[in-house]
Amino acid sequence: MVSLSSYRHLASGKVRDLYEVDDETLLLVASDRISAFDHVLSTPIPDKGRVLTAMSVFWFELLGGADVASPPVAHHLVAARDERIPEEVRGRALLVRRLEMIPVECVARGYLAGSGTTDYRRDGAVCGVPLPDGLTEASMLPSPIFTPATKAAQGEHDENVSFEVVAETVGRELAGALRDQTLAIYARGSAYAASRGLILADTKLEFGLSPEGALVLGDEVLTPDSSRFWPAEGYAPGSVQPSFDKQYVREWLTSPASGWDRHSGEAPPPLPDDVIMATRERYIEAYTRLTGREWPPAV
Ligand SMILES: N#Cc1c(N)ncnc1-c1cnn(Cc2cccc(F)c2)c1
Repeated sequence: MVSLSSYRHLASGKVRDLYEVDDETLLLVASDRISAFDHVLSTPIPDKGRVLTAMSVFWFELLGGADVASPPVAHHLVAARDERIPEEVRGRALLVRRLEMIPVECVARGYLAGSGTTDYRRDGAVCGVPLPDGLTEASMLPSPIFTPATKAAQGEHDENVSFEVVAETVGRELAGALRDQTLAIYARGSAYAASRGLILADTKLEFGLSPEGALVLGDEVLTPDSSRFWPAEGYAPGSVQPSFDKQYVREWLTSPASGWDRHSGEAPPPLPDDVIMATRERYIEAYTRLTGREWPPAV
């Protein structure tokens, strides 16, 4: 039986780890760690890694299939069940094709939120894309926009950049392909999410090039960690919308009960069990609502 220590550790993000299986194959492992207010919390959320991995698999399978309006999306998923996946991470690890990753965070936004709102209030635009006057927090945009960013060091915020900067970085043709693919995936994801009563406000995708030079979707896809999902019921522009998955965590951390000041720079305190378990339920609810599948999935 293979163990994780059989594989060379390549990288770690806030909540995920990457290992080398062989020259062509990597293992993408999702932990139960959760981040909030730019901190990785000390208390894990049981099953978060498994739920978000199952969600990525759902989207890879859906996008990898043909849709009436759009061609199949080439992606890096090799297998979610395979004897090369160690028992200790089974269900929260994916075998993926090794790609030459493109150093651009490919973000699509259908609504104004987060750094989009900040940039809009300063510039009347996001990533150089001019927007109409009179928009507010959570406003729906006239049409989805491509708002790329350059990846920041861990702990720093990604920097929003214009399409021109991406074109200078990777070449105009590839920049155009990144934009088109990002917006096409957002369109399919947001239409599907809407049919399940969820608003996909925005999402961050990462792409790489295959050895043959094809553009391939990598990383995780359309998960609550890479996207903002809002419940469609109760949507009202004009204020920060409740995050589908992290609202309980954010509300407790910013309540007097936590005794924590998010502007203090100090690490947040451990979450109480009721917040941990309510958050676990929200991840499961996001999965069952989006996919229409039971949790846990049949083995
Ligand atoms: N996906 C993917 C991928 C691929 N298919 N081929 C080559 N490299 C990557 C790759 C490199 N960095 N990351 C992000 C990342 C960082 C830290 C931890 C993680 F789990 C993930 C992804």
